[in-house]
Amino acid sequence: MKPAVILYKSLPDDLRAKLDQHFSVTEVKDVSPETVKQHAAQFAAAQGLLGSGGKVNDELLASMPALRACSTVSVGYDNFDVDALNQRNVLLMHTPTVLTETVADTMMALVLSTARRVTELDKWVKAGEWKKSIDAEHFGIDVHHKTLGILGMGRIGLALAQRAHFGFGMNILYNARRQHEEAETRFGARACDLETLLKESDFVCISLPLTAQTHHMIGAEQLKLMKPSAILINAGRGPVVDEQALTAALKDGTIHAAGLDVFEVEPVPADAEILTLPNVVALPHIGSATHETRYGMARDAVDNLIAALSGKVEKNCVNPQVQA
Ligand SMILES: NC(=O)C1=CN([C@@H]2O[C@H](COP(=O)(O)OP(=O)(O)OC[C@H]3O[C@@H](n4cnc5c(N)ncnc54)[C@H](OP(=O)(O)O)[C@@H]3O)[C@@H](O)[C@H]2O)C=CC1
Ligand SMILES: O=CC(=O)O
Repeated sequence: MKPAVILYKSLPDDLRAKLDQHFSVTEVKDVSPETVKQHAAQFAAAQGLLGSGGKVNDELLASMPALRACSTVSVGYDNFDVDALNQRNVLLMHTPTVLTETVADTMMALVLSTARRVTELDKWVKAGEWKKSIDAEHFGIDVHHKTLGILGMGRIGLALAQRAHFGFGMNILYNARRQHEEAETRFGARACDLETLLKESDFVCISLPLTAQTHHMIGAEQLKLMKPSAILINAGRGPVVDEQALTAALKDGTIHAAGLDVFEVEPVPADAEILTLPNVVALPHIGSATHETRYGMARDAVDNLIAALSGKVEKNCVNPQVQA
């Protein structure tokens, strides 16, 4: 008999067919308590769980006693209670690498669009405001040869450093927990403490995961250390930045602008004050959202679940120790 799995994200047809070949699949819309209640027998019998979004916590795991592996269609796994998974010997698979270059492209797009006021001036032109040649009121700031500070020099941070260094001749600073020799040798990146990075960078770019240590790592105190001309880019996770403090800093000129792909609450409420600010470029968490990359992530997530449930995990596992 094929192992039972719960699918909580729709997949391209060919990948869904592959999943069906290996497993007996129940597709649900999410993993909320209401959905679990509606499909209690299927959740109870499932050995695998594949999808993204929604909390996978103790409460959900208690309703899935047969679960052996989760496969998330994302690299970030802050939605998962990893300790609870470890206690139950449940593997957690994710999709690093396949999305790295695409997310770095998105971050560079935010750097350029905030510095050169692309979205703001696009709205201005379309509103028929372009009546004579523009003056200093509409000028942006240069990106090339400036200093770009990266918080989190992991896979995405490295790909961003590559673009900024080779494409734009930028100086690279970084802050991480350990030294990243590759970044230093290839891109001349300089490791520094958070305070130095914030003080010296023209662009502060966040590609950090959300953890207890990174939650609100950037608050009012840290924003005050940044240059008034500096721009903050966040494509890590919203709660890494205290959004209320950021809103205040953008309003009172503590910093110049922000480019945000992620927010403390997602979708960001339509009436959030931060959305009213002209010096904010806001994206709906699209870091990896290209056709090619989202397909690649879904493909890897399917392959990851097949590997996990057949005892053949070689990569993309957050907690390989639970295989023992
Ligand atoms: N906006 C979007 O659509 C997307 C967002 N993301 C986000 O980007 C994150 C990073 O992805 P990826 O680059 O693949 O992950 P990696 O694990 O490769 O990199 C994470 C980096 O963060 C650093 N880090 C972690 N904790 C701390 C800390 N407390 N202080 C300083 N540095 C820290 C790590 O440091 P060290 O190297 O020293 O261990 C590492 O350099 C994801 O977890 C996710 O949240 C990812 C994809 C898409
Ligand atoms: O935010 C997206 C991810 O893959 O993590």
